Amino acid sequence: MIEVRSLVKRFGPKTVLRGLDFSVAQGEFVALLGPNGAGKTTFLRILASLSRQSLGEVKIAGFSLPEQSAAVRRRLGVVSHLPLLYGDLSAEENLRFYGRMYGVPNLYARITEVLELVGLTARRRDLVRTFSRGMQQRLAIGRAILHDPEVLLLDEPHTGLDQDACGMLDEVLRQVAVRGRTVVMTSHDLARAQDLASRFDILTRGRIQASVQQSDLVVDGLLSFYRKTLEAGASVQREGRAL
Ligand SMILES: Nc1ncnc2c1ncn2[C@@H]1O[C@H](COP(=O)(O)OP(=O)(O)OP(=O)(O)O)[C@@H](O)[C@H]1O
Repeated sequence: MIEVRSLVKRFGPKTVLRGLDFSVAQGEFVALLGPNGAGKTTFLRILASLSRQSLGEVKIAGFSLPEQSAAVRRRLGVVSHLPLLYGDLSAEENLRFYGRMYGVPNLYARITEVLELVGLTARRRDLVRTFSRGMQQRLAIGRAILHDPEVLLLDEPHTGLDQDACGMLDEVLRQVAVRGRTVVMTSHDLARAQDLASRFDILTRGRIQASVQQSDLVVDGLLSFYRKTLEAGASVQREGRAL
């Protein structure tokens, strides 16, 4: 469903992604992990067609980015750091706008269902600019799943959510996964990632340094795998070997 080859992203003289390869099959739920500044958001923004690669090949559902971004966007749901909502529209109007853009069938019923799912039924007709940050995040999640996209991309989606909302999001993500959708989610919350994802990829120094399936995690789990990957990368760098 997602194929990335030799991806390079530069910001001026700074190279953030250095020949990154990444491949995700339909129905996989990949947690993309890595330290601050590793390039996770940069990578996700390229997949979401919010930013262009400097070099390399990116394909989603067989469509190439950036050339076929319109076809890709129809198949994507995105939760990014910016909620990408219209403050002067109500929650319902925001969803109606996106729903029409994506040609969602039975839109009114679907909006009702999604608002219920994200716990915003009581705020349905309120303007989004009157929402708290967490409520905006809830609505952004609702917008991302409204058209039942084949691929869901989420950049630290639990940030800013209270305990209830985190539980709601986990439930939404489990439902999405059960229905065979493909998910890529960045996170710093290893426990939560371990609970949700089927695969864990660790991005450091501009590449995927290690990847492990949920079923292959040993007893001491994801935290140990994560630490070992970062330590191995650091010792390679100390010895001056090319990664
Ligand atoms: N528009 C930009 N211009 C210049 N540098 C940028 C830009 N966007 C990101 N960077 C740099 O790219 C690097 C990777 O940033 P990115 O936000 O992708 O990391 P991240 O892994 O998502 O980090 P975090 O875990 O802190 O969210 C950082 O050094 C950042 O300063």
